[in-house]
Amino acid sequence: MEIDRAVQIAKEAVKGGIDWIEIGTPLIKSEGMDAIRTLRKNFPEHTIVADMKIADTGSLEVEMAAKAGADIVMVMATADDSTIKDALLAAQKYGVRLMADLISTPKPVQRAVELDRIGVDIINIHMGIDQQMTGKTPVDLVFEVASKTRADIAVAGGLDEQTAARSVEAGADIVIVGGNIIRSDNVTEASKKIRRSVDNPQLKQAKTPDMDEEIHKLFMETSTPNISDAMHRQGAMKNIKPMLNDTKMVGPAITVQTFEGDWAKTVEAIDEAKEGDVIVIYNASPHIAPWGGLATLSSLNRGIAGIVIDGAVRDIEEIRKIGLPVFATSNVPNAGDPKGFGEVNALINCGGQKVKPGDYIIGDDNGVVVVPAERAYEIARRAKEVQKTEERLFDEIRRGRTLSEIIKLKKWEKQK
Ligand SMILES: O=C(CO)[C@H](O)[C@H](O)COP(=O)(O)O
Repeated sequence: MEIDRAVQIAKEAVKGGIDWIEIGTPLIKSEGMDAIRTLRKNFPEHTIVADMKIADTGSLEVEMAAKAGADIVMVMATADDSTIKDALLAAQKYGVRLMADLISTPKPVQRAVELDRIGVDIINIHMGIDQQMTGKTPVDLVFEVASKTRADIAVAGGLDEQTAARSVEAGADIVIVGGNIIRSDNVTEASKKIRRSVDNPQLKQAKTPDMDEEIHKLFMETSTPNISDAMHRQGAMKNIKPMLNDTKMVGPAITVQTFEGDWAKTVEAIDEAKEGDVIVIYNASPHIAPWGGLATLSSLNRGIAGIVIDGAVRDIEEIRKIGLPVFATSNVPNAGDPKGFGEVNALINCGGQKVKPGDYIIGDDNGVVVVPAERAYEIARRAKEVQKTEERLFDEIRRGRTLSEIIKLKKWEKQK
């Protein structure tokens, strides 16, 4: 994030009713104390939080942030007590408040009680962005920490309308929201929504989502490019194309290994699949189809989410009429015969990707990606973050700037 974009986003968030502006660690690392100076200058009346993530030299770094214009300076709760105490002395000297960040603290409640005794002003119960991607949330800790400490309690880490409200209900005094405001395509509206839920927390009844439902929902909402970006460009199947337009498919894999001219195992897999599964087939022949219209209708009736074939399909008009998502390398007229070679639910290679039963398969008009089952939740969350970042970029491009200008492409090219 560049400073000019940060100022613009903060202006839009202020319009939506936010009280405090937190300057994140990446911006401080990129721009130094000038990030704090610039935000201070642009927002003289607002409380400015500098997320310095201080780990050592507490006094010096608090002084730097305070002199640049911060009202609240963040120190790591895992820093040594000597660092915390010295940071606190500097905070008192320069008239700022010290916030201790519990991110990655092994025993957060115990440490919060210690920090409270030392005298920090605010304790921040925080799950970092990478931790959030593995399903961790700060909300469950709020009540216990709030009831055992006298310091003000802040909460941060992937908060949205629901979890912000739950945090307030559990005893939080300060709610820190990053991505769900700053990466929105309408920052003012997103801020208003958070503001409303924080002011009326009883109206937002949060239910704990089921993990599989959540994964499915996130993959349905995001695109295969979002998912591929979240996986550092891994996971995309090669040469496999959608046979329908405007198609979207998400589900866990049931795999089929079969051979050229043999469609027995592919059709048997329909009966073995569970509702919502995606049948993923390795056949490899682009000339003889192990799949066609009858198998597609049979799959639709069984509630199967879609079909992926490293190989050919036939009956393309019927498949289009049936409307079930089918992805393949080619379409041809001829089928083989049911011979019975191969296996259902073996580890297969499809479109150059290893697929095991249960891996998540996502297909849309761009193609198909596979996400290993054990990383499905993390990748779904990361894909959502990629999508949010893009929503904001789309909004800025619509306002008239070029992509290269917005992301300062030249500045961030690798230096020799
Ligand atoms: O300090 C941070 C990351 O280390 C973030 O600022 C904080 O987690 C809030 O952002 P988000 O709501 O996106 O988690």
